[in-house]
Amino acid sequence: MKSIPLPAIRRYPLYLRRLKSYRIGGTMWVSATTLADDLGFSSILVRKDLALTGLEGRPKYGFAIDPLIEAIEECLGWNNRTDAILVGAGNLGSALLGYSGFSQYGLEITAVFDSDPDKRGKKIQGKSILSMDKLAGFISRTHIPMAVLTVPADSAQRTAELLEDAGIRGIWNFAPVKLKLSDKVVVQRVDLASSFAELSSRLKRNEL
Ligand SMILES: NC(=O)c1ccc[n+]([C@@H]2O[C@H](COP(=O)([O-])OP(=O)(O)OC[C@H]3O[C@@H](n4cnc5c(N)ncnc54)[C@H](O)[C@@H]3O)[C@@H](O)[C@H]2O)c1
Repeated sequence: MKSIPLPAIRRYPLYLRRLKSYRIGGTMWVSATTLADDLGFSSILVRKDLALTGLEGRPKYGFAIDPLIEAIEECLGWNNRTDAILVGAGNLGSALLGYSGFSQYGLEITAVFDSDPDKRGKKIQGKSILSMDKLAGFISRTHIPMAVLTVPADSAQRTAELLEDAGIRGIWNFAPVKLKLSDKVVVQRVDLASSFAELSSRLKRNEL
């Protein structure tokens, strides 16, 4: 499969959400133009993105929705389950654990770790909070590939190094820190502040 550019990868979840809502409404086929109009994209862009999945549309019909959903999920790796641990069972960690939608993306948080002794053994969403001294053993026993990192900024680098040493290969980093790790670990940072900054500046421009 061709490597898919990041901007297209970022649009794929939007296509998926829309395609699934068409499917719920009983629609079986969709054209790139309809999808583009509904999402406010140009139809050329959507056509190019969909072509990257390897599927071809049928003249006059467009794309059959089920195979298109499958093809996009395959490109995103969402058709396979990815197990992850969560480290940092505070406000954000608990909110993420409470979100049931991750399973749609194949993401399953199977264990939760926190350094606070008062939290040890307590449950969030049915999962017991484990102490950090159990972390390395758990990762090496389960070969779990991914960690969701929701610890405070000042512990993020140290915790990420622990995760790398234990064998974690991907970190979804919510802490506002640029982690320095070897290139064996893929890190994706999530930053609500940047997203909000973009909204504020667009709002400001709109008001001028
Ligand atoms: N990405 C975003 O847009 C975004 C949004 C909100 C918060 N955050 C960040 O997420 C992180 C968590 O925020 P919060 O409000 O949930 O904080 P919080 O204080 O409620 O929770 C942090 C948890 O991490 C635990 N912890 C601290 N040090 C640890 C360590 N070394 N190992 C394991 N566990 C440890 C604490 O015991 C606590 O339970 C912060 O870094 C915050 O800046 C990011």
